[in-house]
Amino acid sequence: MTDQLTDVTRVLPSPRSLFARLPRRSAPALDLPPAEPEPLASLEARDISAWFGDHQVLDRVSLTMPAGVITSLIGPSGCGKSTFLRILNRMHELVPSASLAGEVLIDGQDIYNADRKLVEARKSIGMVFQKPNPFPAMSIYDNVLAGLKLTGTHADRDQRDFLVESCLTKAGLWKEVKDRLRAPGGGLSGGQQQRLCIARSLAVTPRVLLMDEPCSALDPTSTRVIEETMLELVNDVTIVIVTHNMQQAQRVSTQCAFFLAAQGTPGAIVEHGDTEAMFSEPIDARTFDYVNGRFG
Ligand SMILES: Nc1ncnc2c1ncn2[C@@H]1O[C@H](COP(=O)(O)OP(=O)(O)OP(=O)(O)O)[C@@H](O)[C@H]1O
Repeated sequence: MTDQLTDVTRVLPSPRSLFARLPRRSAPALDLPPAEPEPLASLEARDISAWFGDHQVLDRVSLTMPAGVITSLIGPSGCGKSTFLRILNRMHELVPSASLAGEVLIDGQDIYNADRKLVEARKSIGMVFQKPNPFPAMSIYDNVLAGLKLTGTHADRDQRDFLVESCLTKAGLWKEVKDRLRAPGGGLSGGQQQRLCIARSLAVTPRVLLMDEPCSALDPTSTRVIEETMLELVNDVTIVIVTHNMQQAQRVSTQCAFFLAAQGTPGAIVEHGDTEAMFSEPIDARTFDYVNGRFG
């Protein structure tokens, strides 16, 4: 529930930037000057350490997540991958006992800078969670627009229709639901619900999309559809995905980072780089053992 609320209460960009980045068909006429699409964003984590109370779970993690690329985060359970992901859009600070050190830069600007508002980080860095979390009783149409409604962003009927179709198309769901947009989101299959959540995230035009094991609750067919969706989306939005599925990391990501928390020590990155190289010729023996299923 916390995740759901966090996801949809982000403040939206102006209608101009909303529609400028949805090119699949002509946007309804707006009384605004034409806008250039925003360039793809790169994300950089510098020396990130994290704690829950006095339990340190990450130690000086640095990683660049290049613009327009899918970066996968892999590693055994409990090594801090989800914590790292949540730090990337300031969700870690929602846990009362949580603290952190380090910097997260989007296009060189630190999202933790005291001058920057929390809502700005949430606006530009969206999140899709492990368990699909649409509003079950709300219609498919209204689920996509949930962020607009909650933040009071005005869009007229044509603009809303356009946004719903564009985001559902980008999320690979439009053809399956276009004739039942008023049906409840909870009536969709698990895979469709996850794609609805992706559409909901896209409706607020994030520049980076974080995905925390987005397919772990899905069957292989739905998983493949989500993967295809990700490979399409990466043309518009930089993606970072946490996955336990080594085949998935290889199928979708260009770059990969291997996290590990050795016995009693906080999580750190053992190795990162080109995904293909990490799986075929890892530098570190622990990476070799992990990607070959010898532990984890
Ligand atoms: N809300 C929390 N309060 C206290 N400790 C937490 C909290 N969330 C995570 N932790 C601890 O932080 C460490 C890292 O957890 P995290 O969920 O980031 O790991 P992970 O690599 O994503 O694991 P998994 O792959 O199982 O999801 C673990 O020791 C975990 O118990």
